[in-house]
Amino acid sequence: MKKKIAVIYGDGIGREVTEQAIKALDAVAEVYNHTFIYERGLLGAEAIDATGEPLPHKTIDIAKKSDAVLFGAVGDPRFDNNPAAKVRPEQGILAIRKELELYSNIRPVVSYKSLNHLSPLKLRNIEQVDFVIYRELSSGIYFGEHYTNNNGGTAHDVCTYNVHEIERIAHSAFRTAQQRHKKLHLVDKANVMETSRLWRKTVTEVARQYSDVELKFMYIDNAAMQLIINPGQFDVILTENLFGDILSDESGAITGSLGLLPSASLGSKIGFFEPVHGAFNEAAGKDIANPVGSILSAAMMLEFFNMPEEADLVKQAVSWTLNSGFVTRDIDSVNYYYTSTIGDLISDFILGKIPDAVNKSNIELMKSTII
Ligand SMILES: NC(=O)c1ccc[n+]([C@@H]2O[C@H](COP(=O)([O-])OP(=O)(O)OC[C@H]3O[C@@H](n4cnc5c(N)ncnc54)[C@H](O)[C@@H]3O)[C@@H](O)[C@H]2O)c1
Ligand SMILES: CC(C)[C@H](C(=O)O)[C@@H](O)C(=O)O
Ligand SMILES: [Mg+2]
Repeated sequence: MKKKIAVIYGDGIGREVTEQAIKALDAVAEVYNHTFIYERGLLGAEAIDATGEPLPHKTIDIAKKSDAVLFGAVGDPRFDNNPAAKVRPEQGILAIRKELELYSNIRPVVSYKSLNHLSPLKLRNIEQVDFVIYRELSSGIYFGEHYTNNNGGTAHDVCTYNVHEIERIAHSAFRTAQQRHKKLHLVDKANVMETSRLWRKTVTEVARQYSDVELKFMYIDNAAMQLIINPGQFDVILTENLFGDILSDESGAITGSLGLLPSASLGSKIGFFEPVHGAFNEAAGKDIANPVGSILSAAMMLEFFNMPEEADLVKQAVSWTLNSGFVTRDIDSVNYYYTSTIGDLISDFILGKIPDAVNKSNIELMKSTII
């Protein structure tokens, strides 16, 4: 099969983690005789530097002509430390989500048994964590009016949702729940916010079409706590844009590192695949960032291409690598490996060169590459 993939590295560690995902995709292409054609586009601070804009038209064109987009990260301390900047890297990612109508941001969270002892959370709480967050991605407070008045003394960020925006992601989340453990938590702040009450009303209506799925409501503040004390209770979490952003980073702590989490953003046509994490600028260029979130995002892209066997192979390669102790510094601060080494091991596994090729002696050899 032939697929066109727009590749947007963005900023910080975006390039180095995405390069590992491309290694995995290239290995898959070789094994299954697919052709993946990549075309690069600019977004974020790299695009501002090159063109003055966070999302140049050319990038939108490249994305729209592709079957999917593989994205790294945006963000740069030059802008983070300058709240007065009017043009910002993050505007690029928000604009492309809107442009491609990516309303459904799917963020799976799965714990790895072999890494549980390295998680900052107590072991008993993280065994068998396997849930997925459905985060609404193209509306809510992110896309409401943002302005200041009163001579800069008052700031406004307006949160708006309509029934259509809630219904379309609710249907996606319910369909997924039907294929999983048939439990769906709607996370909101309906005790305070009008938009949350609209979410409850609309999702309750949608739920009538999915009578086999158990619908529960949970307030966001409680959900933030429940994720830490009992994450195993969740199957599908459905929530609005801002709450989903926050809960998904929190979920990174459950699995052991934010660097492990992938995401797919879907809408009407083009799929957009990016790790949950950001630009982690302090690590940029050091070959120490965790590439697994990006590689698993590539696996989600393969699922989107209707290549389930290929996606499974990538996931198996990731599991083998993590279970064998090949991890980056965020997971194990004592025995850790370079970003590129993890990418090589994963693509070797896909190519069938592993585990035979990795005998004890060259594991030791690779350990000597520790920084
Ligand atoms: N989707 C995105 O592109 C995205 C997401 C979040 C933040 N950002 C941007 O990134 C910049 C930095 O933001 P931040 O520090 O709040 O968030 P971040 O996700 O970049 O990093 C937060 C922390 O998570 C850990 N981490 C993140 N990714 C990792 C990886 N691959 N491997 C190992 N550890 C990893 C690091 O400890 C890091 O300090 C900001 O400019 C922000 O706006 C972009
Ligand atoms: C960079 C930022 C705009 C973005 C968001 O808030 O959606 C990020 O945190 C994410 O989770 O993808
Ligand atoms: Mg985020």
